Amino acid sequence: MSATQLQRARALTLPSREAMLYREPSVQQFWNNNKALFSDAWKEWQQTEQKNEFSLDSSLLDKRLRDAVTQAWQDPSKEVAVKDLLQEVAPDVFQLQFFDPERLADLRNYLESVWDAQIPLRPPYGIVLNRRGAMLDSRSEGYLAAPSFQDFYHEMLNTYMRPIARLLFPEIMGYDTQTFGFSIHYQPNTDSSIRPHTDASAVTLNINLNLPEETFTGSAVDFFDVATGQKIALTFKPGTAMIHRGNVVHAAQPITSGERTNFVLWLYGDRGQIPPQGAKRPIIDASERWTTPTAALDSFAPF
Ligand SMILES: O=C(O)CCC(=O)C(=O)O
Ligand SMILES: [Fe+2]
Repeated sequence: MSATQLQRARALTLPSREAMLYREPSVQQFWNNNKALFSDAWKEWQQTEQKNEFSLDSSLLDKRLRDAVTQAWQDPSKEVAVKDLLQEVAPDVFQLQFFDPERLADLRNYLESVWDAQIPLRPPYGIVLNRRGAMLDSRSEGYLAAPSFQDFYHEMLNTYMRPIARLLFPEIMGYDTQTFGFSIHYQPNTDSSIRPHTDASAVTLNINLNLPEETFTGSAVDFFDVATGQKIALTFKPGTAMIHRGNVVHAAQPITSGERTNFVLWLYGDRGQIPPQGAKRPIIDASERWTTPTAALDSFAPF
């Protein structure tokens, strides 16, 4: 009997960490040549091996957020109820309860099963090469192409992130047609920190996936106010998210014990465009905010 796509994908050897770090041409070739194979393998995995009974959908989210967002989609004039769930924790950095901490175990079990699938996944190598992270968007090579995960990923971005981002940062309107995402996992000694940087996004939603009992020390995210020289260190609680413009300088402090896992979701415009420096904040009608762009997804990927 001939091998299935899932068996073929599993039989491949991933490029070495060194080759990935040095961005050797063979690495790009590996992902490009096998793009269709991996996509088929994830489909096959989902159909044949994914026994999770739970549904990967908005029931994983905080109920208050889900209810307020559902209401706002039905009647955008009710979006204030969404705004009430956002706390400004540093200048132009907002925090919200995104996932229901009680449901995070289901999501994390799913992500464990993704690792156990043994289908090659490309780790994020933007600022650092994270060993236990994955690319989430179809524009990225070696992304997590399981169809039910992709539906959920798009729901997080289209139903939740984009209108909330527009509510806070109206100048991103039009610079929010394209999606990007990855997961990161911090642990002491290996992948412990990220130096100060800005993101190549118009807006970033950084969602913590730690279970209530998964405590950690260190690993605060610093937000820098360039104008005042102030630095504010914020610590994630299970299932909470921070949302900020991509151009805010931030860094992850070294994690000193435990582990921290998150999803990082980005929106930007076609071909990676972001709002110009000092862009005016237009006044936008609520009904414009609660819409999904019809532009086709392009293939631009910042890393
Ligand atoms: O540590 C974090 O949560 C921030 C990660 C981050 O800034 C990034 O991946 O660009
Ligand atoms: Fe970042």
